Amino acid sequence: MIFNLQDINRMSRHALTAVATRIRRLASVLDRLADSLGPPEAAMWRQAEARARREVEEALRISEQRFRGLFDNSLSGVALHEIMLDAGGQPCDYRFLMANRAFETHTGLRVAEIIGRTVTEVLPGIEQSGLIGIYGKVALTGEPVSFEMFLELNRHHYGITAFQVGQGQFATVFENITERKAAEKEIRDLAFFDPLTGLPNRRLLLDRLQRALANRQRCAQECALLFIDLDDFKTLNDTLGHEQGDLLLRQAAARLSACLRESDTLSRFGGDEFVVMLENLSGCPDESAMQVEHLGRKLLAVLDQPYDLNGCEHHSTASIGITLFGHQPIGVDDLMRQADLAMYRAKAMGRNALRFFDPEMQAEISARAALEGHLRQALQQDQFRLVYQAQVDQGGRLIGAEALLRWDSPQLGAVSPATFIPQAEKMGLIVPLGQWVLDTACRQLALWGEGEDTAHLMLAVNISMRQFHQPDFVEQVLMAIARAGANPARLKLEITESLLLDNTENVIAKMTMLHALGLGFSLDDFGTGYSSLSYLKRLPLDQLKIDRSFVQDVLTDANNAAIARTIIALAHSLELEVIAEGVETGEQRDWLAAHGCHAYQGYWFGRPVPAEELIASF
Ligand SMILES: Nc1nc2c(ncn2[C@@H]2O[C@@H]3COP(=O)(O)O[C@H]4[C@@H](O)[C@H](n5cnc6c(=O)[nH]c(N)nc65)O[C@@H]4COP(=O)(O)O[C@H]3[C@H]2O)c(=O)[nH]1
Repeated sequence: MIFNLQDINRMSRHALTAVATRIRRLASVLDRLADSLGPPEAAMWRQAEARARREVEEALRISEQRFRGLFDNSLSGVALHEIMLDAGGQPCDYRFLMANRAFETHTGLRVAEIIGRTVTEVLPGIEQSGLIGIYGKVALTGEPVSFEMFLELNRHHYGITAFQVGQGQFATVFENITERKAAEKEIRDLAFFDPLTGLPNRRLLLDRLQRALANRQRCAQECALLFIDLDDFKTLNDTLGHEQGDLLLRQAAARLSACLRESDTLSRFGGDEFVVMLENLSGCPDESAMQVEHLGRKLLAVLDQPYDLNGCEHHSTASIGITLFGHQPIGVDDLMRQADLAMYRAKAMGRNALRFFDPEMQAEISARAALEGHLRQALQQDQFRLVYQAQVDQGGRLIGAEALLRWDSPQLGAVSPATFIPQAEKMGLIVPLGQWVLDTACRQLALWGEGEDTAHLMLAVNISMRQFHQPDFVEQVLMAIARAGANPARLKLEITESLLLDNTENVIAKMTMLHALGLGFSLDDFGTGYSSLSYLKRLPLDQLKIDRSFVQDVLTDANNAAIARTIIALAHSLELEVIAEGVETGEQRDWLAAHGCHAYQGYWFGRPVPAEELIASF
């Protein structure tokens, strides 16, 4: 039996050992056979036998070296075990025969100290982990297994593969995956938990709600959803700053958690909104309602306690909307709408209140859902148009216009932008809709640019927060201008103060970029929010717009008159233009003019009308 080295290389170490034994046995037979042969044949036999033996031994040495190298240098921890049997012949423990260096690194067990000892001796208490049971299955079936296990002993996670290597032996490959597990947990936490409060986020809540709804049929108990909104949180954030706002949110979250059971889900739904999902209430709806009301009042009471914000005492209250759900089929979105609407009703009741959803509110929800449905089709079906409201100077001359969106819905009739814009914003539809507005306004501007009498007109376009925060907002504006061939210096973007609350640096960067290209910015509804004056100075603004609410009773309300005067003075000192909106009477205009405001917009000068009508009327 002669093997060449290639054949031998292909053989497994195990097979080679078997071959070597057979060759040794064959050699002794040949020895005896050779004695019976003539001397030349005997010499030939012996030479061939010696050559075969050398080749096999060499191959064995190479193989041994190769496997040793693999074993010693493997980055995975490898251990070889002898399977120990109990009195009944069942595998019960595993004696360490060999272990490599990496095994020591991964497990922290010193190889020199474990060889000859069994797994249960080396790791006392390991039985509880289930590891011995899994090894037992491999020992009995010979089927390899891979699994992950957290060992309480050293609080590490391991990836383990166990497989049989021969009669009565098996090997395990260990990998310490603690870091990978920690990274996975971090990713999961980021996806499902709110980093500020550590509470489940909107996504996790909706997921749990979905599951709770799916299990409804099997469960006799009622469930409830509580929508909690902190009253006047925006004011705190704007006046005391985000840091204090964050502190309040964390304290509010801790107070809410302390009132709930582990089986309840408390989530931070967004900004200052928390949602609680209660499962397993009573089986009787009335009793459930009482239970939830009791809890809701407790939540209101704990949130009403003073907050310590870095040494400053602060008072805050909340409004809670509650909806119960039992066995009637209902979707996640509808439930959320019910709780949300009930919360708004609680706010309308004067805050620090709770309100249950009742079927009468359903009509409003249905109307909102219908609005959403129609709104989705409106853009494709070309149901929007722009109207233009005149902006005039002190002499009543037309200096520009504000583009205002109109929706003529075939089903709902004319819908006010004050109704559909917030809805479009919620649905994300504001992004394509805002783009349509920009494109249409830029085309109008390009047309005006061609006329001698209209080339000087500025066009103001409202930009919603969500639209502005699109990563490619600057490109979208520039594309709209380029597509239409409009003059960027005649386009003014109207933004509101709320835009400045989030991601301020990014907002300033975008504004600066557009401003450098010639576009103007007007701060709309000025005075209704809480703009920080330090931000105002940093923004590349051109104009402040005095909100209609101040202009309306500037002649009758001393406070509003004082605010209007202050805004005008502020604009002058910041060297900004100032325009008053909502001017409805000549007296209002005269008062504003007397106090230094020289640009106006309002029904007194003209209602929003189609572009041709606007130009014709001036
Ligand atoms: N009572 C009274 N009202 C006057 C007078 N003069 C003008 N108005 C109304 O005041 C609103 C001024 O627009 P806004 O403050 O930007 O407030 C706008 C703006 O925030 C939003 N909006 C309108 N068009 C767009 C748009 O294209 N994009 C975005 N993002 N928002 C828009 O909807 C809001 C409401 O728009 P409209 O209903 O068109 O209401 C307009 C206008 O018709 C007046 O003398 N008296």
